[in-house]
Amino acid sequence: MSLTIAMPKGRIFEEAVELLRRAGYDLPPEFDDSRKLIIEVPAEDLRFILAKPMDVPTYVEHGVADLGIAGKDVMLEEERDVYELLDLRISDCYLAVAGLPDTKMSEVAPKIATKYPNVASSYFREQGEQVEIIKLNGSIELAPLIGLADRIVDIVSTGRTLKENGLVEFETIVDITSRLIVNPVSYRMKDEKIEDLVDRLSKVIGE
Ligand SMILES: Nc1ncnc2c1ncn2[C@@H]1O[C@H](COP(=O)(O)OP(=O)(O)OP(=O)(O)O)[C@@H](O)[C@H]1O
Ligand SMILES: O=P(O)(O)OC[C@H]1O[C@H](OP(=O)(O)OP(=O)(O)O)[C@H](O)[C@@H]1O
Repeated sequence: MSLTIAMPKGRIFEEAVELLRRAGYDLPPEFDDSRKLIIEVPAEDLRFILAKPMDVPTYVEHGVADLGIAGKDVMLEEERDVYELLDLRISDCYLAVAGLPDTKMSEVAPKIATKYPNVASSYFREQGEQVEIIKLNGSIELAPLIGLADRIVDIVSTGRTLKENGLVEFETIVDITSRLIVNPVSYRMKDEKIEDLVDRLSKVIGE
């Protein structure tokens, strides 16, 4: 019974592949330069599927992947029925509230632009603020510049995008790293194989 792992395409991918290699998995050159969406590694009894980062927990929840690698941001936004097994301590960044400097939010239903509508709604609900969420799919920093929103909730890593667009951070919401997640049924049925992978990864995390 091989393991299927859902990998996030994009910025997490390279770091995740490096981590797996350091854990001793012999991943072929296809991982470095290929457009394939399914990569079989029979020698390791592993199969990888390459998904959009936000979709990784969906594949794992439905059990078509046993395991997956997903940012904590994605986990908080998607709230899928999966377990988090390990903090891989890669691709770290944080979610923050930002906007134009020296601006107050409108008194009535301030507008918040974000790629993370669920995280943003819960955050402002906890703050006791009633807001209108505007879902965008990228270039979030544009929203306050063009008058679409009072604030944004977005990922900050180096802070360069905020700075170059004249925006400032008001509050940090949560620190983010990538996590190893598992389908609950797979975790029961394939426990030995999964434990072995977790042990091997644990040894190299944060090295
Ligand atoms: N500077 C950053 N911006 C966005 N995500 C980051 C950053 N640094 C680390 N991450 C992590 O990477 C993940 C997003 O990866 P990536 O940007 O490749 O995917 P994406 O958001 O689906 O991008 P796109 O929609 O542009 O394809 C996030 O879930 C987060 O955990
Ligand atoms: O603090 P920084 O290092 O500048 O990183 C943060 C930026 O990176 C991400 O955008 P991305 O590059 O994924 O583009 P997008 O606007 O299409 O989401 C994120 O949404 C911020 O805009």
